[in-house]
Amino acid sequence: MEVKNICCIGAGYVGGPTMAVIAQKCPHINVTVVDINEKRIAAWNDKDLSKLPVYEPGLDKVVEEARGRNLFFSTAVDEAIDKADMIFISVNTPTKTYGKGKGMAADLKYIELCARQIARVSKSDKIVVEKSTLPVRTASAIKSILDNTGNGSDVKFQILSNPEFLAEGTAVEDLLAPDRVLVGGDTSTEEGKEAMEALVSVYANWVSRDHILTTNVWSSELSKLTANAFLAQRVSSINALSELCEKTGADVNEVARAIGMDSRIGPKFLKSSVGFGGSCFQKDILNLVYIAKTYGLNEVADYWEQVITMNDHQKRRFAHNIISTLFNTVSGKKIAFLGWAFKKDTNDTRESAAIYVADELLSEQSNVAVYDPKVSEEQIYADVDYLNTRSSEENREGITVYEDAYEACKDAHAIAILTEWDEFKTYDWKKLYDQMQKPAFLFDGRGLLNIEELEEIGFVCYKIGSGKE
Ligand SMILES: NC(=O)c1ccc[n+]([C@@H]2O[C@H](COP(=O)([O-])OP(=O)(O)OC[C@H]3O[C@@H](n4cnc5c(N)ncnc54)[C@H](O)[C@@H]3O)[C@@H](O)[C@H]2O)c1
Ligand SMILES: O=c1ccn([C@@H]2O[C@H](COP(=O)(O)OP(=O)(O)O[C@H]3O[C@H](CO)[C@@H](O)[C@H](O)[C@H]3O)[C@@H](O)[C@H]2O)c(=O)[nH]1
Repeated sequence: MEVKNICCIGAGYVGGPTMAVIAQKCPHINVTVVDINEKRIAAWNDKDLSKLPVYEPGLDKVVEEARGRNLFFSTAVDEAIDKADMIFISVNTPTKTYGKGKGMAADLKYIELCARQIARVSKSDKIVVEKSTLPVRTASAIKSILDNTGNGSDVKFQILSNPEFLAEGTAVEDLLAPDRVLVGGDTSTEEGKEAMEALVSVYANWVSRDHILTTNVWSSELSKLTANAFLAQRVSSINALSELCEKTGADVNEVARAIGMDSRIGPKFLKSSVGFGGSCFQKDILNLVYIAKTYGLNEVADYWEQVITMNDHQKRRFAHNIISTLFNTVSGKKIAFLGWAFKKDTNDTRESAAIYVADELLSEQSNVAVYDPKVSEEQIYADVDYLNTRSSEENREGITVYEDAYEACKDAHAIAILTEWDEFKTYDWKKLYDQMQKPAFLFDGRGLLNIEELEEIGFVCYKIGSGKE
């Protein structure tokens, strides 16, 4: 079967970039991305490409090429479902904040709403693709909804799992040249195999077939959670050792380099930091832990939960180190944050370590001054308000957001690097130093800067994982 019309429900960080690349690479397929969020869709349609709701290097060019040709953004969800022969579900699957599984399980209400809407609207056969990250065995729930809540006609649905492995900040690069594309489906029936081949042929327009893996649905669903658990585990492992390095005089970057050259370990994902953030790692590990627990696999659950415990410790430890270094009080002191996003080259702040470090410092009555090249003031306040530690007014009193890094750092007692934005390396650090209170402290939570040069200027520096000799 040849796919002619694709609909993607959810125009977020995954749906937007993924569909833009499919549309760019497959001019013969019409791709419509729909969302209930009107503001988001309006931003995707904005003539000014700097206003796209997702900032990703290179994304503006891809959207510019395909939008209006075979890529469309719309709020007309029913219409797009009706027209499509393949529907991607790319809605959010956050951690549940209520009821059974609160704080651990994935909240599947948006997924279920999509399945019910697809069932209600569809008048012809559809291939439904799980693009969102889902607990293993969700496909059976989707299938049951699609098969049992339809409009009574004999419409047939095939469910595929096609998890997305893109990382933010490199989304376009990752989509254009993925390490692999994973397609899970019903390998036991002809219809299942046909549906898998239909999706494989979409990707085969630009990805070589030996990079497209096909598996059964459950393996595909579980592989996504497993990949994130392994990646996050590497970060927590190196972060655990960063603390030991600080005590012993070892340097975590040297240790990472030494072990990374072992081809069995490999060099990637060994950068010690203030803690991993992002919308996926924590949510997906908690989900994995929850699933293990529901099967009574308590040792498995405890094993993976430690990855989160370590990450929470790393964020807290960074904040506490600032407080203790500044003579055990930051009350009334200005602490400048360079960076708020959870990593460079994205405007996404979900679960960013900066939020938690700021929260600890605010509880110590510090004045936090934030500069981030891509994150809005509104977003920064929303992030701290979400923690519910104090009132929104108090958060606004405690945090000031700057559009200029030099202004943010002026008269500060300390600078903390929370995101590894490249531009921070190019700053005139002597100028920043001259404008600060003395002693001028610098806490590099990303191992970004040349500490020797900064110490030469006069800064008192702390670099994560760097021990005193
Ligand atoms: N962000 C990433 O880098 C990334 C990478 C791989 C996988 N994922 C997974 O992809 C999924 C989506 O993540 P995201 O970051 O794009 O989320 P997001 O919050 O940026 O986008 C989800 C969008 O879905 C829309 N939506 C929700 N319910 C809807 C409905 N019933 N009808 C129409 N629109 C609806 C929301 O309005 C929102 O705009 C999640 O499961 C996530 O775990 C994310
Ligand atoms: O060596 C490292 C690598 C990453 N990080 C941090 O880990 C977090 C996550 O980074 P990254 O994985 O690069 O970004 P995400 O966009 O969260 O991507 C992850 O989560 C996505 C959502 O599921 C997956 O698709 C990707 O494959 C997976 O890498 C960020 O805070 C990074 O700063 C480190 O501290 N040290």
